[in-house]
Amino acid sequence: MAASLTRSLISPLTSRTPAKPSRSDQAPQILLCARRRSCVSVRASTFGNNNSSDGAAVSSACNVLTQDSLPRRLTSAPVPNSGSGGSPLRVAYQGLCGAHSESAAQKAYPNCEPVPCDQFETAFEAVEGCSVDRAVLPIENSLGGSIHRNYDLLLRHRLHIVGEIKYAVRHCLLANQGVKVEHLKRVLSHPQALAQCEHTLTRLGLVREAVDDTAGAAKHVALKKLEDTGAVASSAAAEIYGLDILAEDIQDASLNVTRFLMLAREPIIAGTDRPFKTSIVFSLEEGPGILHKALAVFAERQINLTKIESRPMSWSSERFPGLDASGLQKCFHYLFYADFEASMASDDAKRALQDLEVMTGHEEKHGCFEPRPILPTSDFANVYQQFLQR
Ligand SMILES: O=C(O)C(=O)Cc1ccccc1
Repeated sequence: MAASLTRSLISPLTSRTPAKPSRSDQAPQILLCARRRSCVSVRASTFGNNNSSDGAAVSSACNVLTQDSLPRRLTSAPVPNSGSGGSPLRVAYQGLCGAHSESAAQKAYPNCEPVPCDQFETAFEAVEGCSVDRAVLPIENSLGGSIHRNYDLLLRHRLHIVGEIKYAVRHCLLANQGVKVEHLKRVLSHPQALAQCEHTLTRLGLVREAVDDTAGAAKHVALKKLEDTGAVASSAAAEIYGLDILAEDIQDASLNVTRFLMLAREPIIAGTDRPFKTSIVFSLEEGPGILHKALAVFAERQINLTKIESRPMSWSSERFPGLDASGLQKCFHYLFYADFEASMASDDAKRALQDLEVMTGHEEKHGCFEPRPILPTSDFANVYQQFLQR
């Protein structure tokens, strides 16, 4: 019990926590220079397949200029599953000890040091600020669908996808010791968890209350000694916060999988020596069938799309002049995220993206960054190509 209480006392990083370099990054950061030109920024990464080394450099973006006064070039050699100096990788996740994201982080990086963060954005900032080495954040769930917040944050932050982990989420109904399910009137949990257990919670007639994360819900129920309120959380959270498990596997479907992205400061670029995956984000000019034409560039080359997601694009009337058919200011503009099964380094993918680029919106692109150096990579790479729209 003592060990678990210690874990539960780890205070989560918040957006107000001053960023201090993680053990692997004690030096001041090099500020990456942004150049204003129309360009495509290539962000590269590798999907982890439960291997703990994602091959991304751990500390290059935060190292001091080397004596030859040039930033140290990224090495392509696989990096062991640890920060520099052999200390465990510090991996940020959203939630408290006992959150599903913590378990996903540990699955992605066995033996890592999970670092709880109060918000998704805090985790992004922790990686950028070098107080952690990686972040593991949910991007979609097989029942609840896409987690739009993280799609939007991917565009606002300059991190790279260096892996993905699919984690089977098992939800439990927890309550304080001695409390029976018939005593419960309310239940607390993360919105995704509540959505994934809709049928069970409706059948029990429980009023739902959304909180930041499942473990936080369990901790609140325990600390307040609530007798009419339960929590939907993991069995690990029950142990950490001393709650009874009233019911296990209460999710609406037995297969309830959340796909998490593994994010790093430094990219990894795919090769062509084994199956790969690529993720891109793009906007499109107006026109009938333009989305069909855009996706056809992949179909024509037998490239399989595994995901497409659209997200509203920040817009201004100057940037998007014009009226719609009813004479009103056009105000619905979208970015499209697409994952496809091919390597960015393959000829088919290169040609598909060249054809796509002709159709993409060419609004003034601000704040583009230098395309990253092309590097060899480990297997199943996911190249995150970003048509920057600022
Ligand atoms: O709140 C948690 O435990 C999380 O990690 C977020 C979450 C919630 C439900 C499914 C997957 C991730």
